[in-house]
Amino acid sequence: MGRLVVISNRVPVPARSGDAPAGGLAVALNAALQERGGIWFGWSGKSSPGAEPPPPRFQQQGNISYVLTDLTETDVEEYYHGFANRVLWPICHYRLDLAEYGRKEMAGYFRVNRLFAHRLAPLIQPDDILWVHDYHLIPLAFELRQMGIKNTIGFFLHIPWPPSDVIAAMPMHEEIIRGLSHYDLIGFQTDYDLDNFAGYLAREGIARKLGAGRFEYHGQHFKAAVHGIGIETKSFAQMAQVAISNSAVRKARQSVESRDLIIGVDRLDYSKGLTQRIDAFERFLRAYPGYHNKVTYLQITPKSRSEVPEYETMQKMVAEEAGRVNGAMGTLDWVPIRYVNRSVGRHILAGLYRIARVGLVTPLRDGMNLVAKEFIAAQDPDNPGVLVLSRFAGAARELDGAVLVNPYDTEGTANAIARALSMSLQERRERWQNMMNFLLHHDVSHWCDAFLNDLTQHKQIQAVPIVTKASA
Ligand SMILES: O=P(O)(O)OC[C@H]1O[C@H](O[C@H]2O[C@H](CO)[C@@H](O)[C@H](O)[C@H]2O)[C@H](O)[C@@H](O)[C@@H]1O
Ligand SMILES: O=c1ccn([C@@H]2O[C@H](COP(=O)(O)OP(=O)(O)O)[C@@H](O)[C@H]2O)c(=O)[nH]1
Repeated sequence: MGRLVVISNRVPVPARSGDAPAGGLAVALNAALQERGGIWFGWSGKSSPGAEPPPPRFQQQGNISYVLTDLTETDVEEYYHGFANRVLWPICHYRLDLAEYGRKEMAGYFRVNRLFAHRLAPLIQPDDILWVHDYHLIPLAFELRQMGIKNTIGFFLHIPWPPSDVIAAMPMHEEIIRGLSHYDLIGFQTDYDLDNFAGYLAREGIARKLGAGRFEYHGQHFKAAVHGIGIETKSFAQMAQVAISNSAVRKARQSVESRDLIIGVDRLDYSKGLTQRIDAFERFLRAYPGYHNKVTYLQITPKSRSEVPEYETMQKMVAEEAGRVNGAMGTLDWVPIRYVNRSVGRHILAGLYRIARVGLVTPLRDGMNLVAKEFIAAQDPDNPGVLVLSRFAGAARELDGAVLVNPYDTEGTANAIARALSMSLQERRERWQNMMNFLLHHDVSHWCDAFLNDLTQHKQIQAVPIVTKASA
C-alpha cells in the first residue's frame, strides 16, 4: 500500500505534539495518514512579503509530515480572496450576482496551483496516492501531470456543484473543467451535485459518458461519484455527553433559565442564510406569541473571510438584523436572540447542541453542513432535540428525519420552528434514531475509506487494457 498524500488549502497541524486534531476531516485524514504514512501539504495561512515565498516548512508527527508553504501577499489576494472566494465560492453557491471576475485573480489562482505543484512534486514517491481537497485546488492535478507525475490522484469537492447554466456563466469554465479531467476520481457531496456535473458535461458536449460514472474528456478518463462526508459520530456523541458538565455549558444553561434553547452555528457567510433565519425567528415570535419569554435563540457565528467585501457587508447586516429583532420583540427581562460573533470550541459546542431543543440549520446553499450532523450526534437519546434543516444543505439528502424547510420561505420556516418546539417525545425519538443510525454507519472514517477504495479500484480498472474486436 502506497503512502497517502493529502493536499488542501488549509492544513490542520496539531498545535503541539500529541494534540488531538481539531475537526472531523482532520480526525479521519490523520487516521488514514498515520496508518499508511504520508504527507499533508498546503498553505500555512500566512503571507510573506516579496515576490517568492520562502521554502516550505516541515513538521513531523508520527507517520505524518505536515508540509506548509507561505504565499505572497499578492497570492493570497488573488488566489484565496480573489478567485477562490469571489468567483468559485459564489458561483458554486448559485450566487452569480456576487461573482467578481478578474483576469488578475484568475492568473493568481493558476499561479498558486503551479507553485503548489512545484513544491509538492519533489516529495512524491511513485506509488503514493494523492488526494486533493476542494475548490481552491482544482488545477493542481493538471499542473502535476505537466511535471510528469503519473500517480493516482483523487479530488473531493466540499462545496456544491451548481446546474450547467450557472457554471457556464463563469467566463473561465472550460479551464476549470479541463483541470478536473486530470483527476482519476472526482467526489461530490450529493447526487444533486453529481447530476449537475454530468448534466454540464452533456450540455456542453465536451465529455463522453462511458458508464458506471466514468467519462472521457479529450483522451482523459476519469470517474465522478457521490461520497458525502460524515463526522466522527461516536466520539462526538461521547464528547457531548461529557460536555454538559463543562462550566461554560452549565453557565449557558443557567442563563437561559427554563426557556427552550434554539441554536444556530455557522461561519459568517452569505451562503448560510443568517438574515433570512433571523427574519423567520421574528415571524415565529409574531405568529406564536405563546412562546414569548419561553425561548432563547443562540446564534454562534465566527467571522470568516472578512477581507472579502461581501463578507464584511454581511457581518453588518446580520448584527443589525439581530439587534432590530431584539429591539422589537425583547422585553425588560428577555432578550430573544443571543448573537455571539466569535468562534466556540467544539467540546463546548457539543454540550450546547445537547442542551438545545431545536437546531436551526437553514443555509441557502451548502455542500454538506457538518453542524447539522454534529447536532444530531450530540443529542440525548432519551430526550432528543429536533433538527430544522434547509432542503438546500447537502445534509438534507441524508438526514430524512429532520424537519425540512425552504429558507426563502420565512413563514414556512417560522411554522417549522413552532412544529419542532411542540413535537411529541415519541416522534422526536423516532426521527432522531433514524438519523443517528445513518450517521453511525456513514461516519467520517467510512467516507475516507469509501473514497480511497473507489479511487484505487477505478485506477485498477483503468490499467486493464480495453480489448476491442480489432485488437483481439
Ligand atoms: O478555510 P476558510 O475559507 O476559512 O473556510 C472554511 C471551510 O469552509 C468550507 O467548508 C465546506 O466543507 C464542509 C466539509 O465538507 C461542508 O460541510 C461545508 O458545507 C462546506 O462549505 C470549505 O469548503 C472549506 O475548504 C473551508 O476550509
Ligand atoms: O464557533 C464555531 C463554529 C463552527 N465550528 C465548527 O466548524 C465546522 C463547520 O462546518 P460546516 O460544514 O457546518 O460549515 P463550513 O463552515 O465548513 O462551511 C463544524 O465542524 C463546527 O463544529 C467550530 O468549531 N466553532
